[in-house]
Amino acid sequence: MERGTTMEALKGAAVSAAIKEQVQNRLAELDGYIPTLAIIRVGEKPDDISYEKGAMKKMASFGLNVQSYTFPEDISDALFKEEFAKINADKAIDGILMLRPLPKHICEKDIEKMIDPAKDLDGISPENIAKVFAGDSTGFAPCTAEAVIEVLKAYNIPMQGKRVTVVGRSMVVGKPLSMLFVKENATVTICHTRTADLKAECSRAEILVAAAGRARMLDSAYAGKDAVVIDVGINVDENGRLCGDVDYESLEGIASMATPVPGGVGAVTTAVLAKHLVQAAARARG
Ligand SMILES: Nc1nc(=O)c2c([nH]1)NC[C@@H]1CN(c3ccc(C(=O)N[C@@H](CCC(=O)O)C(=O)O)cc3)C=[N+]21
Repeated sequence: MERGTTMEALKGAAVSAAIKEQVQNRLAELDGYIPTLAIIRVGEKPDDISYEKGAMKKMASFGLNVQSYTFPEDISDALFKEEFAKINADKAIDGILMLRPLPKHICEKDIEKMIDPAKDLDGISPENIAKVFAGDSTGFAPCTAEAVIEVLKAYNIPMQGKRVTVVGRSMVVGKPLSMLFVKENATVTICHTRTADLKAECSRAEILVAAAGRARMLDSAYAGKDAVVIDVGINVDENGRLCGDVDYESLEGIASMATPVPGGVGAVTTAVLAKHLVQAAARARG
């Protein structure tokens, strides 16, 4: 089989830089007002802390403010809701990122209903979800889902009429992302743990998105010739290293382009969060 070194890496940094420019132009219209992001974390999960750190770095680099709120793992459901309500109502807070999942004793569903849709930057409220599913772009989509679309747009990869396979049906990536693809006029297949022939469904995709949350579950056997492979997964492998849902190296000579992990979609997710923050602030002040 022909083995080239022709696969193009779709790097997130370039996409993030383009979003930064956009954000700064919008920021300039706010007459010096600097929006503030509230990051809400319950407990000390390493996963949450990594994302929080990444988000804080991104906000700093984009010139945006962050206010961190950290609560103990054993905070009661009632007290957390009380604290959440204060942040939600605070006029000095333009947008909210709540790290998830919350500890099991806190009812996340209730928070989804409580959060002000205008501050719900990661698209967890019913109002934003409905808008995303209705194709109404005034709703905030989950940042990771939107980041996938941003990567494809930044690299001028056409979506219209393309066969897209999304592996994963979560409410944070798979489902909303599938709707964003439909809005771009793609033909979407959603795969999950009960899909009968995952290899076949993936192999015929022109754009393959891995969003299942299982380290290196997809390799070249799942990728069609010249496919564009987008890896949303952020896992830690047995050696403690960050790795995606896709075995990137194995795609060489088969896929035409692929996002690496780290350095792919992850870098774009926090840029989208920043974009949403400035949008939220602009709307609240307009
Ligand atoms: N509402 C919510 N949305 C999330 O998206 C969310 C969450 N809660 N809770 C926690 C998980 C986990 N997660 C991570 C993201 C990046 C890194 C990470 O390590 N990022 C590296 C590199 C990333 C890359 O370049 O691909 C960095 O920022 O330097 C880890 C974990 C997000 N999550």
